Amino acid sequence: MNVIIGLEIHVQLNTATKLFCRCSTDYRDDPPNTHCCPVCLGLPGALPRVNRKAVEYGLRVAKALEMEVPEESEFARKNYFYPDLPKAFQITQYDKPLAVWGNLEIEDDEGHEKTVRITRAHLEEDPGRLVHKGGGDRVRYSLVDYNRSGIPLLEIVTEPDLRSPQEARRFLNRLRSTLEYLGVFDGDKEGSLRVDANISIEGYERVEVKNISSYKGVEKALTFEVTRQRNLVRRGQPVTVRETRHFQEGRGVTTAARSKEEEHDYRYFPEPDLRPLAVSGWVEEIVLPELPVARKNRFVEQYGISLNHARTLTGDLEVAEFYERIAAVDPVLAATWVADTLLGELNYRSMRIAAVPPGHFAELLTLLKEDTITDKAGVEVLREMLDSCAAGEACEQPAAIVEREGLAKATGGEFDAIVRSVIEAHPQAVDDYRTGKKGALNFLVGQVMKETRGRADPRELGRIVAGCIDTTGV
Ligand SMILES: Nc1ncnc2c1ncn2[C@@H]1O[C@H](COP(=O)(O)OP(=O)(O)OP(=O)(O)O)[C@@H](O)[C@H]1O
Ligand SMILES: [Mg+2]
Ligand SMILES: [Mg+2]
Repeated sequence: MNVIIGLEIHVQLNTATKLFCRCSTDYRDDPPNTHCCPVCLGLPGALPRVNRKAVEYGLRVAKALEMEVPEESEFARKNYFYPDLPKAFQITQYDKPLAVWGNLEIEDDEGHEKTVRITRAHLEEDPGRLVHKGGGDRVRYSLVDYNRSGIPLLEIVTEPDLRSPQEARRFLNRLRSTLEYLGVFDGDKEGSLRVDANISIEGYERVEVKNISSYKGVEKALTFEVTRQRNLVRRGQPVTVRETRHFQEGRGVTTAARSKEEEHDYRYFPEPDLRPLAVSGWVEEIVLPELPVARKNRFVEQYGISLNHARTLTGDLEVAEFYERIAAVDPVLAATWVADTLLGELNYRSMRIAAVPPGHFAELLTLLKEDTITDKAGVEVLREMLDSCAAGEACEQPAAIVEREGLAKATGGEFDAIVRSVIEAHPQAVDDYRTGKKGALNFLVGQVMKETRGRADPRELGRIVAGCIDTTGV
């Protein structure tokens, strides 16, 4: 039973001012309804003016996604009655969107490159935000905040080219990094990307899961739907009528939306207060930065690192730039330590890579490269360092941590005594080793590692322990 998925993605463009007025878009830390004017409140008689920057950002995305920009596009009114939009219509684009037909490359479930077709991209204003008050399921009253109303959104619609929830997640990751490389989007801001996910089992009707506001949420909602819809097919009750559902983030399930509230008649018509946009000529002037796919390929070529590492390192603009600043120490070692260790440690601490001074990290790499410390001690140094960065103090230098904690790699005779005491303390393990149980040696090495706090190289230690058992005949 093949799964078919198509996404509608609403991204907030990070312009300084709103789409049709000059209110500031920097509203997140401010009290409700403090970034509003007659235009974004939709007061009668107020006239919208198009934000040039928002159009330019839209065109940048269009160009990056290899889209066609028609000679003329047009704003339209989408009429509906709901308090998130006081003027009872949303200015959006309908049959004449800003851009059509593009592509974005991702990796499919087998790790092969695959192109996802983009249907269209259009500009529209974000509605206000409703906050429902009351206990549990009972909403007693709702508050509305118009600070968000009028923030420029770019809605990007894909063709139904995605084949699994994981592919959908990879698509969103690639889209997010592309938008961030373009400088038109800040994915760290809460609610800056919202997705409607369409999903069907081949041969049956689709379900649209509305307004999912996190990346993880999209994958979760789709995974839930795959199982639900497959079970329906098995029970002989497949989806035969198009349906809208909501994702319950907390419970990880989708629930049927009352169809009545979705049966809109939007009565679209061209927005009479705005002239059509004729901006296709502008596209040529736009100079794009290097985008994630190009950067990934360059990393493989220039630094000789694996495709997997290159993918991880270029998935986030800040990570890619960090890597390039420290790669000189040793490109492959740097790739391994950033992709396989640093990112996980940052994630665990909810830290951003921007909090790590590249010079400090380069120093750690040098200690590893010159064999001053073992990999294990390297991890310990990294953790100490990150904890000091996170505490808001000046980050501690790796060399200083090594010195303070005595983590420099031990050499030869330094732990003969430890090895001997461990052997004496575990006669059973020594016997087991003698009778050919390989695991016993690992156990003994582990004990020594513990005592030396990872300062010894495990393979070297294996030889030393084995040698010691053989010669001492304990
Ligand atoms: N058989 C299918 N299975 C899954 N997704 C599909 C299928 N056919 C189309 N889609 C996807 O559904 C989405 C259709 O979005 P579009 O905005 O064009 O229409 P809509 O959902 O009817 O309108 P609205 O904007 O009101 O949501 C696209 O992302 C498309 O890829
Ligand atoms: Mg749509
Ligand atoms: Mg839709």
